[in-house]
Amino acid sequence: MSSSILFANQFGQVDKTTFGEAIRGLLIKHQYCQAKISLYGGQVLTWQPEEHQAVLWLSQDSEFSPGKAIRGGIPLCWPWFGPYKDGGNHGFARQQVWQLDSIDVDKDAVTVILSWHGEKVHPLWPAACELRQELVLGKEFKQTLYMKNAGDIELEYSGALHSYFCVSAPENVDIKALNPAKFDDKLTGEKGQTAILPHCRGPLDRVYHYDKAVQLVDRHWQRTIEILPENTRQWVVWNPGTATAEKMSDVHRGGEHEFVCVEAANSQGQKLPPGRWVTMGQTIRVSEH
Ligand SMILES: O=P(O)(O)OC[C@H]1O[C@@H](O)[C@H](O)[C@@H](O)[C@@H]1O
Repeated sequence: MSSSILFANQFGQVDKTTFGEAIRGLLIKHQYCQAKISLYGGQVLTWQPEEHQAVLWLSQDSEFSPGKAIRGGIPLCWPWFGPYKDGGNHGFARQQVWQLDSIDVDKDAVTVILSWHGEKVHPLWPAACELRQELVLGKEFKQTLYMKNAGDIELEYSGALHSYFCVSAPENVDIKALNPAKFDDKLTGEKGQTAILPHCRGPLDRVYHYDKAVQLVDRHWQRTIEILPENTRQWVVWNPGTATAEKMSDVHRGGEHEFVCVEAANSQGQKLPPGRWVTMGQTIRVSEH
């Protein structure tokens, strides 16, 4: 992995680099954090605030190759979440090459703006659309996805910020805020249930209908990851469990014991009026106790 400086000042530095054979990306070093971003997928791969261990999990067996989604970090599921007709899982945004629009480094954070636009990208979603992402990486991390319908008829999208969080083990983690919320269980097909989630060991695949902040409490690492959503209506909590993970070529052996996905999502169709920008986002904070 060779790299060269794109931007540097007294607060931090951003290098351009290559992941795998040919995936272009950014290495970020700031007084408050380190991070990696792939332009393929417009995907934040890692973010590690100073004096904390890594927050985002990235598989050691991720395939950094065009046509494949990168396993880990925060893949963007868009313009659909989950399977859609015969279009495959999670839409196409995570397999597009995004453009780097700007970098700004100040004492608090590194701000990176990425963008992508396309038309007739997929037969199931031939519309003209533009995406923009604002990534503010410092002591906390704020991600905003802007979406614009660049055509002249109303569209619907669904999507998720599919964050893979590093944990000591999923069985050591709870997300108490979700306990009273109704959820749809994607494994059993049952909808609208409530039940205590005692831990996050997989197989687990639930769509919670809850639009407020959640906290992942890792009892072993004594760490809390708080996620504050913006304009999302659901949380998806996913861990494949061992039997499924062993069939996934891009999850390294035992990797399923290292992460829990907690995804700020709009899992059901949301209006995308012509010519207007809409957003979804999240802010991630870490604390140790
Ligand atoms: O393997 P993919 O396409 O990245 O999807 C991973 C998982 O993503 C989650 O969001 C879904 O709820 C799961 O059903 C899915 O298995």
